[in-house]
Amino acid sequence: MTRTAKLTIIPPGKPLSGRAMPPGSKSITNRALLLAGLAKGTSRLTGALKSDDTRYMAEALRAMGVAIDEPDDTSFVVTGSGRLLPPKAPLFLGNAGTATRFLTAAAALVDGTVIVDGDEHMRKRPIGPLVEAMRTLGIDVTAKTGCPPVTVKGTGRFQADRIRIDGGLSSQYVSALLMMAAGGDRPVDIELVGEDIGALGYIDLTTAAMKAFGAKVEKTSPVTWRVEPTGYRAADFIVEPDASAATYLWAAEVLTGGAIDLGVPAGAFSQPDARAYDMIARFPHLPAEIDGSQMQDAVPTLAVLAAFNETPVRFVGIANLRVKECDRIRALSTGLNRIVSGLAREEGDDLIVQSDPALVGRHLPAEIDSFADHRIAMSFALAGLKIDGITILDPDCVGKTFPAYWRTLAALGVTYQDND
Ligand SMILES: O=C(O)C1=C[C@@H](OP(=O)(O)O)[C@@H](O)[C@H](O)C1
Ligand SMILES: C=C(OP(=O)(O)O)C(=O)O
Repeated sequence: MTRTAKLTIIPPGKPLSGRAMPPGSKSITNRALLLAGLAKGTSRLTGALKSDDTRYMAEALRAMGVAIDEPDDTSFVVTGSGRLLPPKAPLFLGNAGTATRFLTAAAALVDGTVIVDGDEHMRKRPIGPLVEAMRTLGIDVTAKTGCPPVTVKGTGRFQADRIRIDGGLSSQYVSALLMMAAGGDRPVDIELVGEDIGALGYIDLTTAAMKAFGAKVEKTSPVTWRVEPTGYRAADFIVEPDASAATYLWAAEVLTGGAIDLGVPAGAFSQPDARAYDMIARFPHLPAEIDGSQMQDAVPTLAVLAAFNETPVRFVGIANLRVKECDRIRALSTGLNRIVSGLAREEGDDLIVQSDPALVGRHLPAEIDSFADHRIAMSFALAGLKIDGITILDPDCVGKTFPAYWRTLAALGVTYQDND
């Protein structure tokens, strides 16, 4: 399929109203796929996301002997043997952070060699802390550059019972170790060290999914979890809608003064980004400072919204946005300044959005580089709802987590000029 090079958004000039469902959660789908793949028996996942990131996870599991059927657009039927087999070729996981980190750890449960690799972006995303932590259990794992590719020579056995992990760069390291630990041969204590980790809520998603697949995991201190070597049990599992995807719809609603029915109340989400709802609801009176540390994937949404706020907003606690799909702090400041020079600036790892409610209704032609990052493309599309001339480069990159994004906005009344 040829990719669309650019897409210009035509401001709808009216409130966006109607029904628009976010897809299934990427984070939960990829946890459930892995745990179902590690279990013995058949698990049915419904409400799941089908996108680049979950396709990479499913393909990798298939390559390790797991049977996965896809009876419809939102279901996976996963049959595992209780053991992953060594794949014949390196696992290619694109730029899917969850799939890459979770499978690196899970590869320790395979009897044989697994090479975990990704695209040129993933090859710049750090995985050193996870690799070091796995080594302390006696696992033979190497990542020459500190980023993928990673080679794991697993045995399914551990030589120690305690891991200390610094999750400052990515909470996914901690989630990966927790999910791995239940498949080992002894109880393991996993202790967080170092700076506060981003979005602790992702750890809660992990332990909840583990329990749904029969694992025994207990929080024994504010920074320690004990995981028993229970393995996993097949289960039927409902994936909730994606809270990060919901943030674009919540923001489109407040920006245009519309009424968008997501089919699920904000309070029903268990994912960290649902916290952004209360913040978005305060628009155009967003606070002077927003701590993005516990709702990181919502920061691009909030930053673009902040451009239309009545007063400037400083985003703090977002340092690890520099090691996401792209350097999101740089991508946001670059894109906002392309719309109007001076609209944003970086101070260390903080992002300051200058805010200008008078942007509404102006003709400000700007080509926004997505940097191959779905969230940069999706958040800058919001600017195009109020400013004439916003063009998103590489709009198909939304396929990472929300392939129907442009169609979903179109169903609410947004139109585009296809520049191809
Ligand atoms: O565990 C998860 O599902 C995720 C954790 C977060 O990443 P980090 O832990 O790398 O910050 C988040 O940005 C990512 O989209 C999904
Ligand atoms: C950071 C993200 O993804 P991942 O780390 O799973 O690639 C994201 O979806 O915003």
